[in-house]
Amino acid sequence: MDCNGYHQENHDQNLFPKPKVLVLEPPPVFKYHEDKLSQKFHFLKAWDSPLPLDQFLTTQAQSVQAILSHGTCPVTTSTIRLLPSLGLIVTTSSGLNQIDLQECRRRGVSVAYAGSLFSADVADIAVGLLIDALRKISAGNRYVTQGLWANNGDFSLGSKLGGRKVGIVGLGSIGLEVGKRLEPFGCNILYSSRNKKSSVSYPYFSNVCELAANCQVLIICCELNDQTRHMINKEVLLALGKKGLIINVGRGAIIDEQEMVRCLMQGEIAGAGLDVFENEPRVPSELIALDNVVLSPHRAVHTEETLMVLVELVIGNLEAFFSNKPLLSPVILDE
Ligand SMILES: O=CC(=O)O
Repeated sequence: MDCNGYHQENHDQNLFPKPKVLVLEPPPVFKYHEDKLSQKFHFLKAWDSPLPLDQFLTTQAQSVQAILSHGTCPVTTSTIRLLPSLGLIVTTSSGLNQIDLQECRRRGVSVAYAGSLFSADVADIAVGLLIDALRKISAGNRYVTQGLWANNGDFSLGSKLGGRKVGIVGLGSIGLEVGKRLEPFGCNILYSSRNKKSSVSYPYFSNVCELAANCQVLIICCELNDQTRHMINKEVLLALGKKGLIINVGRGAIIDEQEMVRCLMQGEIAGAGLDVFENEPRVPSELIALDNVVLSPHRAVHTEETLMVLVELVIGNLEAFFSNKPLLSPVILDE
């Protein structure tokens, strides 16, 4: 047994109890793979306790060395401070905005994440939302299923994907996958990013408003942080213009949602395809009522196949931590 109390050939639970891992909310990997995870770890489920979270952490979680997190419930400074033995947070997300990384750095808590595991799946959904919004697939579905076609209703024309100028906001692994998919459709790709990338020849804009003014579609692929919160504001939306579409597979709060709703309702932009929202799972009722908006319940990241890889990554990271080995997908916490 090593100093983290983990025995790798731990078949006898009485002799070698399974390491405890705190879970603040049920992660999607639980829904499909809880049995597999529970064979190796003992999960302390905060949501199962009748106690308020702080009390639960103070009374039940003092010896907890690891948290399994999943992009929604924040891992705050106060949570981290209530866990004196904490050494690792494994998140099943690629985004890290829900974890107080500064406190992790200060406390020496390691973080492991999903990295670029979901990038291809997210890019597929971004392209799907774009094609749906342009060609009105969901709107057409409603038109047929509501009997309007049979009643000789009028269904307006969609717009062509080929030749469209698409601005990718954030050319990380998701943005690059989106570009790779849209090029063969004949789209002209432009982008904005923290830095110009030498690996692509797409026109670069350091200013997102200038990018918006030069394209017909904006696809938000960047991470949420203090610099990108509400980066897509009224000025950017107006620059995108009345024929412009916005697709968001990043985080809801990168767009000023209220402003976007206003622009959509007043025809200041043409439509939207959204997988993420500012206050999930709440979606503004105005968005639900609009026919030029395609909505998806923050599922761009997960397919059956990637969840199977994800569960192995989670197990691998936890096992590495409990046996003092290097993490499989560590987050580099800058100084
Ligand atoms: O949105 C989901 C993630 O960050 O993985």
